[in-house]
Amino acid sequence: MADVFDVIVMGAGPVGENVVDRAVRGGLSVAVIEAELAGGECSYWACVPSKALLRPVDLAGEVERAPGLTVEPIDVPAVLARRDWAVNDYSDSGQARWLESLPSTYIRGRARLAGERKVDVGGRVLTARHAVVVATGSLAAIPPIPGLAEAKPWTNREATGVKKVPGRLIVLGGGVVACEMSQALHALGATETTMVVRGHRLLERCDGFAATMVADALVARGIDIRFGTRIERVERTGGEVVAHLSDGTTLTADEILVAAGRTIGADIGLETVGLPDARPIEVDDSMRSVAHDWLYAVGDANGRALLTHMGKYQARLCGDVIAARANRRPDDLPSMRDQADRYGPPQVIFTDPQVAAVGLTEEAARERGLNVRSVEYDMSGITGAYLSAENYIGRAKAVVDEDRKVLLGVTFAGPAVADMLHSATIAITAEVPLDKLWHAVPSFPTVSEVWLRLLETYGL
Ligand SMILES: Cc1cc2nc3c(=O)[nH]c(=O)nc-3n(C[C@H](O)[C@H](O)[C@H](O)COP(=O)(O)OP(=O)(O)OC[C@H]3O[C@@H](n4cnc5c(N)ncnc54)[C@H](O)[C@@H]3O)c2cc1C
Ligand SMILES: NC(=O)c1ccc[n+]([C@@H]2O[C@H](COP(=O)([O-])OP(=O)(O)OC[C@H]3O[C@@H](n4cnc5c(N)ncnc54)[C@H](O)[C@@H]3O)[C@@H](O)[C@H]2O)c1
Repeated sequence: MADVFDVIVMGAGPVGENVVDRAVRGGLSVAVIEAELAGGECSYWACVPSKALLRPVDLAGEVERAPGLTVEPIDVPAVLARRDWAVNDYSDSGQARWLESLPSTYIRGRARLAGERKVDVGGRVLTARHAVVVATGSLAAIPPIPGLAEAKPWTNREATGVKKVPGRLIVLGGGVVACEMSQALHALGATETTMVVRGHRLLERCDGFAATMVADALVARGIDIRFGTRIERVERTGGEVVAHLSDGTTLTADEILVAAGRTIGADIGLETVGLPDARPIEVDDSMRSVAHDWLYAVGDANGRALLTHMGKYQARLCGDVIAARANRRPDDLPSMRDQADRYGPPQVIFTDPQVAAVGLTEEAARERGLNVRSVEYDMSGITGAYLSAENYIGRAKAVVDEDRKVLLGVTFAGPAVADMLHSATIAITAEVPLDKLWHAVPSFPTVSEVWLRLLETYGL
């Protein structure tokens, strides 16, 4: 019975790893199967390397805004070397050791569902007593644009793993990857960077003011953004890639980066359990699939929120709930249901300016039929802000539920606002009434005095 486990986890990304950890703590035997590297896309080709590339760019912006300091040109090889350090030179030996030490059974190979409670790994069929958890993440989506696939476009993998920064870069998309990687690669040497954006704004899920601030900043740095434009055809001739645009113009570059969202659930055997291929697996708030009581999906695989921290949160509750159900313990504790998704996930976009947002945008709150009032504040007037940088540009917005007098959403856009976000996440998740929030006094002179200014603007 060596190939029978209480739980089988498909995919050892950050999310799968956390399921394993919690299920083992719950006393279950767990096998985890990984096709590439334990640690997943996040550790090697997404969050970690992108932030390693962005950090010096961000810091250079901070230094530029501090009179008395001079920015030296960025030492690109040193930045790439630090990125390689951050991704552990693309070795998962440490992660694999940790998984085995939990203990769990770590199996290298590509997993496919093979019917009820069965998972095939290269012909070896494993059986789960209690649950199969799909944590297979996502892949870059390549839109079906004539010639694009043949032109060998870059995805997040080549962009975050860059060895030689191309001088000329076309970026397809205006989402988070497009903004972050355009900023990083442009600063590291892609001096001719052009973003081709089909819509009329960047960062469609963010509040509009923050998206405008990011667009203005990217343009001010010299990035060309073509809004309302589509790439209709692509060809690669010799070393060059040529993109033919819907406005009749062409762009010629060394590389084209596709940042057009993610493909989820392709080729993992979903059809063997009656589910559609290449689609997120629909789950309930315990991460159990709505189709089968033994099948769970977490992280990008369920399509709820394509963010590492949200996936890991889902993973913790999923591992706990599976252990509770297997051991016939109560499985409905508050910590065993996803509540954060309902509030709206926190997210930081690591451009300069950074965008840090949590909860609902005003638009999303109105779509839910809530009685909403928004207040905005120009952060450049805050002592902590203007002391931190010359010509500080920053703005905050709070969305208030007028019936309950609690916050529904907060967005900060400005330099180094990332770590301010958790205060907003707590206020929203704990549903702190505004007149109670009034007594959370921010220190002087910090940028967090924006909390006081927002409440004053609201009328407190
Ligand atoms: C460029 C970029 C930057 C990002 N930056 C951030 C950020 O700063 N913050 C943030 O919160 N999110 C960020 N994200 C999103 C984040 O990377 C994902 O939400 C996160 O990786 C999801 O984790 P996961 O474990 O669900 O999937 P993944 O990290 O994709 O891991 C899934 C794992 O499953 C394995 N796998 C897939 N199929 C199989 C199979 N059939 N059998 C076995 N194993 C399989 C894969 O090899 C992989 O190791 C970024 C994304 C990109 C593209
Ligand atoms: N800092 C972070 O938290 C961070 C960083 C990077 C990525 N991520 C997450 O990873 C996920 C993937 O990021 P992403 O930027 O690829 O996706 P996205 O959904 O943020 O943006 C996709 C962009 O591509 C465009 N697009 C989609 N299909 C297209 C087509 N056929 N033709 C032209 N344009 C098209 C969209 O209009 C949009 O501008 C996101 O959910 C994001 O939140 C998070």
